[in-house]
Amino acid sequence: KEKVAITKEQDALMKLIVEAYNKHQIPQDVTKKLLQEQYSTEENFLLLTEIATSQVQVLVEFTKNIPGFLSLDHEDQIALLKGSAVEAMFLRSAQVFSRKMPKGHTEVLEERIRKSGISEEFITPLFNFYKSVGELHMVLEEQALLTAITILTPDRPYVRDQQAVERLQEPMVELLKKLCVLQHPQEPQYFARLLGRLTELRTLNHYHAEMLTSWRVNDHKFTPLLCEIWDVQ
Ligand SMILES: Cc1cccc(C)c1Nc1c(-c2c(F)cccc2F)nc2cccc(C)n12
Repeated sequence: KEKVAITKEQDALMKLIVEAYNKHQIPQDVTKKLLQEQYSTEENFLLLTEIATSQVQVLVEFTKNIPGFLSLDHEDQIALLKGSAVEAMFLRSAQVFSRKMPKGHTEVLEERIRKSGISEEFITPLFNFYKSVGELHMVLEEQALLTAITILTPDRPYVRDQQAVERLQEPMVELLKKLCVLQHPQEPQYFARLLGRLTELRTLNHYHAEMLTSWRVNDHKFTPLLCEIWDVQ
């Protein structure tokens, strides 16, 4: 059985990714509002819009700190961000939801999401995904790497130099594979389960697009950043 060991370069890469992932969190004042404001559907939607907007800001900052990302073709940088925003935000909100939140906040956030005018057909897959991510009990390194791998998906629409993206993603997949073996020695299929989450994530893009359209139809307002990242309005 070959000994699995993280090389010095891989350790350096992992530290950069985790540092970037930790550096950018949703500001406290936004999450604090979760508990204060009252529960009207409009209030809930406004709060979720604020959280979504700050999640996009966090995503952009994290992405800029992924080693090599800023040396990609600029058009491709935009294509990767727009193509992965929904998946990266589902991943991060799933982790915040199932991990970081103090007890009781999770229930409050769940309640607000359920009462924010989102159709049931989206709520079910959303919470199923949150649950399936929660059950993995990912460590921070795995969360950060999985998010970086999602962002560096070469076959997003309009990406021109896919090989350049593959060259960045490849070492991260290798590193995540080693990490999984080291962190979950008793679960050889753990790495495969993590990648399975990425497949489930792709299906959520569809639901999210539907949700955006239905919100627009009901004349919900978005922030300029949300309009820009998802080409709405
Ligand atoms: C912050 C949040 C948390 C859980 C569920 C939802 C619906 C939200 N909010 C939104 C999301 C979104 C996200 F931010 C993370 C995960 C999945 C998402 F649907 N996307 C958008 C796009 C326009 C407006 C909002 C309010 N919105």
